[in-house]
Amino acid sequence: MNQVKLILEDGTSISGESFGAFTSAAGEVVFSTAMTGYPENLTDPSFAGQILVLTTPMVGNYGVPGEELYESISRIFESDKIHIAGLVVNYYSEEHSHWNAAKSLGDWLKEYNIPGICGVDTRMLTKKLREKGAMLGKIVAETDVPFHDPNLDNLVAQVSQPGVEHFGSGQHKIVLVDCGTKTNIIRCFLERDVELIRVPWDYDFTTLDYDGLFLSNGPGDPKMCEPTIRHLQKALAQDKPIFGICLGSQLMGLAAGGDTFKLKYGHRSHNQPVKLTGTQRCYITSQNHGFAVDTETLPAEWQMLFENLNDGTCEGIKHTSKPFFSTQFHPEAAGGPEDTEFLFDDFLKAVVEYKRTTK
Ligand SMILES: NC(=O)CC[C@H](N)C(=O)O
Repeated sequence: MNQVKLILEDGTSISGESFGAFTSAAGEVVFSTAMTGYPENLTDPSFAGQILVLTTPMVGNYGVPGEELYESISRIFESDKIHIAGLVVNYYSEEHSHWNAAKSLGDWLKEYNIPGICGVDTRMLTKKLREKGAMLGKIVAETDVPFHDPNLDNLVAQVSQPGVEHFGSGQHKIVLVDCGTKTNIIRCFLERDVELIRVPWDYDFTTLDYDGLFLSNGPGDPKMCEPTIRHLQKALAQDKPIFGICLGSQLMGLAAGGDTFKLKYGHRSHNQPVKLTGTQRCYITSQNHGFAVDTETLPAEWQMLFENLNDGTCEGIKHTSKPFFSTQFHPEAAGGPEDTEFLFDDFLKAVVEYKRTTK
């Protein structure tokens, strides 16, 4: 195996072995403590621009599944390509065994020219990232590359699908504003009597005829999505149900007049505990975010819907009288626990109620 280095902006330099593409790449170094789910995580557009460190000690041993289509989207992956900038693991297993494995993780990374580095003490590295916060970094093969902060780019514009696309033929017309949507969100809607109209991130959806509005997850700083926030403000002046996930939740917070901030190192795992406001009920959730809504800045008619039990940060918001709500975590899971998938049903109940009272 070829030698490569992981270099952080604080001067840390860690040597390891190359797997995947033997090339250099820069990005924001973030860590995930999820123990499985690399096919889902690597194809989640929310990870665009990020070098992902996995703390689970062995990665690659169940390989990568082959592609299958469901409607016109992937049945297995969260988008049609790998979005991470690079991958950092401890032990990489080229050898793999799983009933639906079609290739090794290394071969899959090579297809998309994404570098991996293994032989890294990813738990030591994670402790460093937790102390100092997420840092810029680079995987360096033969040629050096400059550090690059992906949060200064409009990543949403890069990953949002162009054009309007319709999925399904159910009774309820839902507009999905695609800021880099995970395909499992589309799958979750299609299981629920929905006709989904996917529009690009900057599309003026307020001109469309729909029953409910959905705002997707997506990469980078939510403040980059100025046109989406502007269109959303028009939708907030109406009464049609609105549901947002992750970046979508942050956009709702901003459109409502609140603020967002960057967390020190973010939440990326499959076991984040959140408490539903007004109850003692805790849900274990799948998360992948670096920013959060600052609850203190929300106007009076908005409140925190879920609270992260690890650090008390906002995990979703809701309007006190209109059917608008959001989650900072991922009820669609993929990977991770499916315990909060019922929130799609709650949203559709609000859509049915809206239609009953207005049509
Ligand atoms: N998964 C997401 O939608 C992430 C949202 C945003 N890019 C963040 O890091 O906070």
